[in-house]
Amino acid sequence: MSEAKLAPIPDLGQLGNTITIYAGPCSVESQEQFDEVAECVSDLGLRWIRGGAFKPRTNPHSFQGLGEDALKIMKSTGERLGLLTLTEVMDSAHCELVHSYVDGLQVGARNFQNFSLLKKIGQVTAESHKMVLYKRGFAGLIDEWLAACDYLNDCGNENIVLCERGIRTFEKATRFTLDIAAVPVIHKLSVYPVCVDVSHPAGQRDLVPSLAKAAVAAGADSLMIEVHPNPPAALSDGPQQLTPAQFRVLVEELREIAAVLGKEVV
Ligand SMILES: O=C[C@H](O)[C@H](O)COP(=O)(O)O
Ligand SMILES: C=C(OP(=O)(O)O)C(=O)O
Repeated sequence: MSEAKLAPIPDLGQLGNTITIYAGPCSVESQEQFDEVAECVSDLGLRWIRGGAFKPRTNPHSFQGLGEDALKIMKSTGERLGLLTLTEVMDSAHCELVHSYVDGLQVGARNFQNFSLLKKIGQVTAESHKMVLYKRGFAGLIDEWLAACDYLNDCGNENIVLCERGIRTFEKATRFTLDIAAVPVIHKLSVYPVCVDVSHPAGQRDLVPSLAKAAVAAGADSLMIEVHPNPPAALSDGPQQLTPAQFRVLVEELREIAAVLGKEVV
């Protein structure tokens, strides 16, 4: 079992009585596209926006992200609307660059055990204590996940959020199998907040609301939800992204469930 250190409860909304939503497009595609989603997120009173700048694509011919241009878009929109920004760092060589633009750094499922990347992110965030949202790998065990947290927190940044995003099983009806039990298990074994990415396991937007409600009911501290102004035209993961209108309805429903639990959706 992991010897991950017990961490203080991080700031930025992870306070036990809140459910933080990290919403935004899979990929940042243009200023207009990102702004449309960001304005929806801001109107709903949420605090964070996500977006992919460097995309981990299965096929090298698929859209790879706008790179630094996307980071610039995220920073300017985040500052204009007062939103915190979250994006994935795919490569150790990009850590400083990404860190200089955003408020939260994401480790994607494909880099679950990229130990040199984890160490580098730990070093880069040692002083800033920026949030690191660390996703579970497709075939990652929970004890491997908790063990690897020590690569991230070794330099002193305990502001880590563990994100369950679905694992590979024999089932093909969904893109991945959401391991909802990971939420209470992580709560039992660690003090890090648990996020549930409900978009990637669903793979289809009509399943996203059910998974989101299940995650809230299971005690998730935060949710990741992909939102795009025009999902059929998205450059990545169109089928699983909600429209802003669908997202608004879902946030209102989640607020009703959260209220029953004495929690606030932020
Ligand atoms: O978030 C986007 C990821 O890059 C994506 O899930 C990978 O999808 P792909 O297999 O279509 O590249
Ligand atoms: C690529 C992403 O997710 P994952 O690493 O879970 O596939 C993402 O959130 O953009």
